[in-house]
Amino acid sequence: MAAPMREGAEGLPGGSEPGAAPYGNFPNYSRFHPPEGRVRLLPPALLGRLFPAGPSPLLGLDVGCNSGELSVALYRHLLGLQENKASPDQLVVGKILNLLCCDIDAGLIERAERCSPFPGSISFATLDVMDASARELFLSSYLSRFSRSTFDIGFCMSVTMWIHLNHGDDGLVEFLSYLSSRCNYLLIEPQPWKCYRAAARRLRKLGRNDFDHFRSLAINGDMAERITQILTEDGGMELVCCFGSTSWDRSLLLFKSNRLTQKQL
Ligand SMILES: C[S@@+](CC[C@H](N)C(=O)[O-])C[C@H]1O[C@@H](n2cnc3c(N)ncnc32)[C@H](O)[C@@H]1O
Repeated sequence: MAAPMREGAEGLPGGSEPGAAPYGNFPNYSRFHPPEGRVRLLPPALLGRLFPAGPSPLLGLDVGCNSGELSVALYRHLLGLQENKASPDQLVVGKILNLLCCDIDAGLIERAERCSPFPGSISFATLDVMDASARELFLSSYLSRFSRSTFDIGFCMSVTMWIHLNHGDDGLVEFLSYLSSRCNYLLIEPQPWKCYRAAARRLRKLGRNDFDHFRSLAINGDMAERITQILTEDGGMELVCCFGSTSWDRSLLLFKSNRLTQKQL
């Protein structure tokens, strides 16, 4: 019987060292956690259901996009643009989506831009979303091109742990508060607490210091629950639904801003 693969940070095979990727900026992330494992949990016509008479174009923000594989898969899936297959959903959805994707790692963004099949609709930019002034300047100027102040939908997929480990409880709360102020809907895939322990353990095995904040995090335990609490109690959002969990045990949660009127999914 084959030996089980040893797990590193994020449940990635041990060769993907967090020491070399302190922000979760793994160069081959999508090989270990394929986009298909996430997008298949989402209804293909979701955008049509969320925005039956919504603005055009719809504006999306993907925070921590890595090299863009998941961004492109989300774009295709939510618009019903199946690869190599004419999809009737495309007609049902009938939406235009401009997706702005950002990541702290310039090398990953360079690769994402080079490989993008939709350069006219999906833009990639290097941005540290925890740099409040850079973030505000960049995102406001993008939105103002469309005379908008918010994104219709934000994606925050497997990013919260890295923000939390590098910026602590306050950083996580501030990050979620910013996303809720800028996104009318927010799809979020939090890493469970066991991934934090794996990331810290792996770092120690490499002989490096712990993440700055790991031992002092008071927000811990059931991370999907804790993030839901922060977004609903402090962030002015409501939980619309959980689309289920990936095979690597991460739930996909959709939130809606209380700024919007009640809509039925
Ligand atoms: C584990 S990967 C997830 C990639 C992709 N969202 C997915 O789920 O396939 C986390 C990504 O978040 C990015 N990231 C971490 N901290 C960030 C920050 N402060 N600003 C922007 N991106 C950040 C990392 O560079 C990395 O590419």
